[in-house]
Amino acid sequence: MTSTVAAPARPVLRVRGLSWAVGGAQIVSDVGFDVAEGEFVAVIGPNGAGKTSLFNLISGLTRPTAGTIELDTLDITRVAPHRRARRGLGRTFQSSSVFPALTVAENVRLAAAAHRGACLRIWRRAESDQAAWHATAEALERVGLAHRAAEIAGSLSHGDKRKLEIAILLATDPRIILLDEPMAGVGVADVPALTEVIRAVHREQGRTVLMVEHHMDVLLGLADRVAVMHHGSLLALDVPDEVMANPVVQEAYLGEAL
Ligand SMILES: Nc1ncnc2c1ncn2[C@@H]1O[C@H](COP(=O)(O)OP(=O)(O)OP(=O)(O)O)[C@@H](O)[C@H]1O
Repeated sequence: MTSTVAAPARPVLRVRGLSWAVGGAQIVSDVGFDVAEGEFVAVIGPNGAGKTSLFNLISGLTRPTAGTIELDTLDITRVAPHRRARRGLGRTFQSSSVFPALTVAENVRLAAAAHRGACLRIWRRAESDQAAWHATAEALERVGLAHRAAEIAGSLSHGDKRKLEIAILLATDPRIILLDEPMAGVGVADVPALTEVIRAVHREQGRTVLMVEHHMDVLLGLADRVAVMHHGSLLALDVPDEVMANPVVQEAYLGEAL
């Protein structure tokens, strides 16, 4: 792995020797990096490079076959996904996780109430949970969907569904956000607005962001550093200009536009 920038002195996220093999195939190999509080790291790489698998390992959906993950110096390698979320690690998925039959506000309010500990009779609890109402209103305002709160989520455009997914995440007040291809399926016209939402979540709210994204123009305007995955390994982690100029990275992308 090549890098010209020093690793953060006090990382909020520390990954060491992270590996994942399934059915004899090595999907993620010996990945290690640190992320500083408030940093924005974009994760790129050709199709099948292991980007989503890396996010699955960090969020706890899959257990690594080797390596460790630390959150605020606490080893969370074997901690369940919902406990990681309680500790401030939130994520979105490549495919939509919105309940289409519920309203926009109901989708966010359920996430907010669930995060605050409602598990039995979650719906009734959500109705009465003032904190959840407040978090919902704030999250919808933040992503620019407040005016559509009463609409059925299934009727939203792809771009607005992506904003809703971010609002659902914000309602749980995560400090570290993993965004898995937030622009996937979003029309060209919706990309600038969604980019601004992500920028504000990072810059104005000071949240740490890791984002898998194929749109280079989007991520280059957002990222402090860019991590390049290739065949399950971390090929490079550096400031955008260095990554773009890196011959090893260009070689990995041979045949694909960087
Ligand atoms: N559960 C699994 N079982 C077997 N192989 C898997 C599993 N999950 C992922 N893979 C394989 O691991 C490799 C990496 O997949 P992953 O989805 O992490 O890549 P990616 O970089 O996110 O790709 P893309 O950019 O296309 O989303 C692929 O070859 C994929 O087929």
